[in-house]
Amino acid sequence: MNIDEAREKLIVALDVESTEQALDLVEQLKPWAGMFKVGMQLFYSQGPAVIKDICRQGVKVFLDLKLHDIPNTVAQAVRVLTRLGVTMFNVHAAGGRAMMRAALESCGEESTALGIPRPLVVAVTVLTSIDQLAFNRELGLSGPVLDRVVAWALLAKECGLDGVVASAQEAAAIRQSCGPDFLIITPGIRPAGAAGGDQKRIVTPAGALAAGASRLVVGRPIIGAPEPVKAARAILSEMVVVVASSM
Ligand SMILES: O=C(O)c1cc(=O)[nH]c(=O)n1[C@@H]1O[C@H](COP(=O)(O)O)[C@@H](O)[C@H]1O
Repeated sequence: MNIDEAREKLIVALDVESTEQALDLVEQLKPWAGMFKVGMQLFYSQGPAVIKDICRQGVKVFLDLKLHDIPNTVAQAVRVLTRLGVTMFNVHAAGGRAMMRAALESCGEESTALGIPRPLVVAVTVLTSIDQLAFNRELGLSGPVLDRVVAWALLAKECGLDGVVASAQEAAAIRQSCGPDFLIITPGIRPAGAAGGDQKRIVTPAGALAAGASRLVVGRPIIGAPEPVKAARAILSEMVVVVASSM
């Protein structure tokens, strides 16, 4: 794998409040990232216009709103979001089979009507900020986190979704259960020694790739660094070395 292939796998989370900040990061980082993630903070503050502004920079957008509601509500929201021209968006696996199917069907119909490619649809599984203890004691869910993540990944696959969002700690098991073409998007990425913050199920960039992650989502280790470009390039270097040595 060369640097371009590693770059394609890096998704930078634009967790900022203003369009100006987001566009500044896109401008700096577009040679070093394959996609940019717009999450709740930026979307709720700037609205759909920010997606168009970012797409105008010629980059791909992952819209991360973690849709989770009754099937009809999600389907109608997806219909509107599909018009924004994003490359990928997420729904929550906990919404269940009917909700995931409705989301996929709705974005398929809308993109066909518009004559645009269908956005990739991925399901969020267990948030990377939840550790085993919280999973069992706070959420009251039994068994290992890993089992729930793999079960939701299989459900998402059965519904026809393109992949899941999970910690890279579960990537190898998901890859084994869901096959080579299923997208595994992994946040909770931290270079060795970086502050974990609220993330609990953490993996290094190298570890995530070695486990079979398709794409790595990185926010604060890049956008919070004194020199975001330098931080992104350091992560890419780590990705290239590991994959090259495992080939
Ligand atoms: O769906 C997501 O992108 C997501 C799912 C998850 O389980 N954990 C998670 O951290 N994320 C997002 O990934 C990004 C991680 O950011 P950092 O922790 O700053 O690298 C944030 O924008 C989160 O909203």
